[in-house]
Amino acid sequence: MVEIKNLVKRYGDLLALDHLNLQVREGEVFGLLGPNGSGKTTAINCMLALLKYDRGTIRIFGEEMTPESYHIKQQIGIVLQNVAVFDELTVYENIDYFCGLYIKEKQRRRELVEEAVVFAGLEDYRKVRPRKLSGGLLRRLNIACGIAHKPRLIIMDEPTVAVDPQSRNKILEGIQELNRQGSTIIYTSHYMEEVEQICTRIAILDHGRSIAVGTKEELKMMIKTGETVTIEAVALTEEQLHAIEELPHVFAVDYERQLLTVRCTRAKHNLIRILNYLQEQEILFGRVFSELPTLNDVFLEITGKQLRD
Ligand SMILES: Nc1ncnc2c1ncn2[C@@H]1O[C@H](COP(=O)(O)OP(=O)(O)OP(=O)(O)O)[C@@H](O)[C@H]1O
Repeated sequence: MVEIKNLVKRYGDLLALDHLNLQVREGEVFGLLGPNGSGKTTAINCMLALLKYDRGTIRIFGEEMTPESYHIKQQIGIVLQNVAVFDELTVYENIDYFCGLYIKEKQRRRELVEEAVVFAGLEDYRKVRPRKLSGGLLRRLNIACGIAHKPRLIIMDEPTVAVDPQSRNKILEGIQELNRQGSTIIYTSHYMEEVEQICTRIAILDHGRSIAVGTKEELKMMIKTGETVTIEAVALTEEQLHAIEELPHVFAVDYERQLLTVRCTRAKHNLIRILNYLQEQEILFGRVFSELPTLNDVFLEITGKQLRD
């Protein structure tokens, strides 16, 4: 449905997109996950032909996307980072205005606007002007304006930034509902939990390149870490740390401020083996955690950095 090949975008000397390749299929909730500055917004703006790029091709619905591709744009719903609504219009009038850009027939438009009001949970605010809304409600209005016409493709750029947890959940559930109703969705975020929760496939971006693509399960299988064991343990010696490193399936050990972190490959009994060793050595330990890999682990193993520095 969307095909991006070798996309290059420079801002002066800065290479914001470095031969980016992406393919989004019909029916997906496709996540673009990357830290701030990795190029997510630039990629979205190029995709929408809002920004000129230096090299590469972008095809949407099988056709090349250009600033004049109005028939393609008609089928796309856009929710950008900055809220773009009219202060002089009420909540209802705003949604009606944006929906009216695509849907001319009045009865159909009335139904769609009403559905969008309910969808965004704005029933009690129909006649309120945007400046009287809280940040979360304003974001929900921004989304309602972008999706009311039920577009085939919806592109959302970090719609939950600076949003309260209640609105965030409402937004995430709403995106899944839009997908169930038939829209393909491209969703950018730097929150790995959100992307894991709603996206059916994910591309991880760093420095304007896609460094890994797949379902969350596929991405986690790409890395060595199968389990991270963290234990509060007192006064471990260098020899003991070395012995832990030598245990089967252990490939990295870190010990800082009495906190032992052991990275293991996928295997049974990793935790038990480490605890047995601590007991044998009569080492005092407190709380124990065992975690499966996260998308942050994927990012960390591929780039050597945390997703959120
Ligand atoms: N108009 C611009 N002029 C110059 N540099 C820019 C411009 N817009 C973005 N950049 C730079 O391009 C790089 C990619 O930015 P972009 O906004 O696309 O990243 P992002 O992943 O969307 O980050 P964020 O989550 O902070 O929006 C960053 O280094 C950014 O500073």
